[in-house]
Amino acid sequence: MARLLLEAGAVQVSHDRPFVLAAGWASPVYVDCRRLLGMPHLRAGAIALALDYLRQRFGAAPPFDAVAGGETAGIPWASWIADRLGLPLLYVRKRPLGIGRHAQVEGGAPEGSRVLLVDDLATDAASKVAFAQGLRTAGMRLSDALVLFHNRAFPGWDARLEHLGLSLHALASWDDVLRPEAGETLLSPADRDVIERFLRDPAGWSADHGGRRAPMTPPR
Ligand SMILES: O=P(O)(O)OC[C@H]1O[C@H](OP(=O)(O)OP(=O)(O)O)[C@H](O)[C@@H]1O
Ligand SMILES: O=C(O)c1cc(=O)[nH]c(=O)[nH]1
Repeated sequence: MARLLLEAGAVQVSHDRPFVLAAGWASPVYVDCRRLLGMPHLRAGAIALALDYLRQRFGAAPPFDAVAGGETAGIPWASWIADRLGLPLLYVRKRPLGIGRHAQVEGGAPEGSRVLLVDDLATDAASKVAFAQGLRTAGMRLSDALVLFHNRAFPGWDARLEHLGLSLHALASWDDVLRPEAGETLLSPADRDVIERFLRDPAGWSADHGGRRAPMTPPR
């Protein structure tokens, strides 16, 4: 998976202005999994890896009745995975729509369905809290989530997932991206150096560059 992300140019390093992430962390690197959407051969590789992972982890018939995509970037991946597994598809908004049915969850699956939540990425899992609450409020059973990439750099994600009772499965993380086999020539030495220096103290890097210093507490 790391190689696919590198080939897609999804690992984007800024040498001047930091990226600000959804939870308010500042980071010199942004993993834009959305790049894969426009590259059919790479995205097919990512879908195949997701299906292989699910089969290896859960067996030939993964124990889910439906697949739910997290708004926005999780929805295409959930769609392809649901299609390949022959399962119903749902999608879950970050918050209820506020008009019409005020729905947060859309699509079809009976109440009590065991749902696999799919998103492109996780950082500190704050979005997963919103998605999990939405799905559970809609009567779905949720214990597992799958992402293409987990940016485990910042503190707080593990406590948040434990609080939520959610197992997060990731196809890649920083160790995989930095491993030479992922594609030594696909990451310039300068970019690699920026990422390695950032990973020594991500929260400190964030605080020094105008971002959050510590995770949100209590976990939510
Ligand atoms: O909060 P976490 O669980 O750690 O995950 C990080 C979230 O950030 C991105 O979404 P973002 O809201 O930036 O954009 P999107 O609407 O394109 O999905 C990504 O798709 C994850 O949903
Ligand atoms: O946490 C985020 O907002 C985030 C981080 C990242 O590397 N990529 C992304 O799409 N979102």
